[in-house]
Amino acid sequence: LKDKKLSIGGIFPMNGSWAGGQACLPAVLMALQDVNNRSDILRDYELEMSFDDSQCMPGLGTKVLYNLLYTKPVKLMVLSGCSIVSTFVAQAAKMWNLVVLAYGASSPALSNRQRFPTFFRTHPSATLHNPTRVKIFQKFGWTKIATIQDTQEVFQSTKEDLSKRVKAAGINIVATQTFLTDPVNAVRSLKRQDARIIVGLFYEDAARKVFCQVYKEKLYGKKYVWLLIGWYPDNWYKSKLDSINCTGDQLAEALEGHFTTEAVILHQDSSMTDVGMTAPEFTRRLDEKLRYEKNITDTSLVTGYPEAPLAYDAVWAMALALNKTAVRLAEKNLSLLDFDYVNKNITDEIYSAMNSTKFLGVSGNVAFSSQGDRIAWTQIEQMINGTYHKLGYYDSVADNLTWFGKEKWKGGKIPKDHTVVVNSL
Ligand SMILES: CC1(C)CO[C@@H](CC(=O)O)CN1
Repeated sequence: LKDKKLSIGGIFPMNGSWAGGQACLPAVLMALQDVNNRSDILRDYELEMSFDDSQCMPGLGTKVLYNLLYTKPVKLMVLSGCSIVSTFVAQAAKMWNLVVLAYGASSPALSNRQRFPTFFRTHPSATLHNPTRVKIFQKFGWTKIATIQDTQEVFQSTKEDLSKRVKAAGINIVATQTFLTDPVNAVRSLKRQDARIIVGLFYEDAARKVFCQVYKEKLYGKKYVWLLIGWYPDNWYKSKLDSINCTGDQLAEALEGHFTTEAVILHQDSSMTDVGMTAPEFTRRLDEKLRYEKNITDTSLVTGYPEAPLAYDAVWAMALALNKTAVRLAEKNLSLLDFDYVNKNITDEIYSAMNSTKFLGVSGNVAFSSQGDRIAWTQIEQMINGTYHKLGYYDSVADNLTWFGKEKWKGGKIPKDHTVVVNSL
């Protein structure tokens, strides 16, 4: 029976710029219950978690980490959320020889073993979209690309990664625009530079401003293809229009035909996974839990709902790694309970167990790159007549593009990536 306790720390953003703890904390608690109900995992141990709210603020998150570390019992690992909190927590954690596992951090800056030697994340990096973007450019023969982004670090480093990848593929970024808060001039410049195939890197609130200007500049239609981020909420372009002087219909007209890329973070078929339930069963259980706890009906409105599978699988990744480590330590007459933030041998065992993680979770196959990044598929969609349609999936590790051939072109043919100059004889 599970008479010994193993403790982990949890840092959840319950408010702030990404309040993903709203859905991710319930998912983590569900996973802890499920793991503790299994007799074949951590047979002698009960996994328990001490946790607190970071409000997606790095200072508060660091204080929460400090309190977790200086309150008994010793924590073996820490779960973290937002990128800005995870960059602080993961840099501090190594001083206590702690592995950090983020369920909600997308910043490319976190892919850095020098700065974050003990960091892993079940949430993919924002750069996961880039090999997919290159694949789309190659599929449609586009070699001249434009980009427009807001100046936040996550988009800046995503753009830098994209530049490297397109160059390696013989594709040129012929125009690139950045804006701080007002995209009017950036959009005007793209028009002047005759940009045709345009990658947009910004959050949804900036996206509404950009596409109001795109509508006014007529930078849309059969000559243009926009590639946007796919994880904005449904109908993002019909809500919060108060500070935008365009209607939802005008934005929809400008957005017609645009492509989106996003990571696949919920297993796409209803096959049984390695965590003992199918993805639809997970969704049903999470919906039930959220409806009951929050007294709501539409669970998709809960912040962090899309990322909940990543949080659920993060607990399983920890449990499976600790399970493996317990066996390895026993061979050295050591135990997980010997961990004291100082014993680096135990951390090294936990690290190598985490590094070799490989299981099918509710978020799909869970495995990490050498930098601790989640390896995942991406999905490509297109807005056709105002609704998103799946165009295909891309597995960048196998370089395998599954394409359904559903794309629609306003002009009936693939748009060109630049003005075709017809020499008049
Ligand atoms: C897809 C998104 C919304 C990207 O930001 C993540 C939060 C963060 O990186 O701080 C959560 N998931």
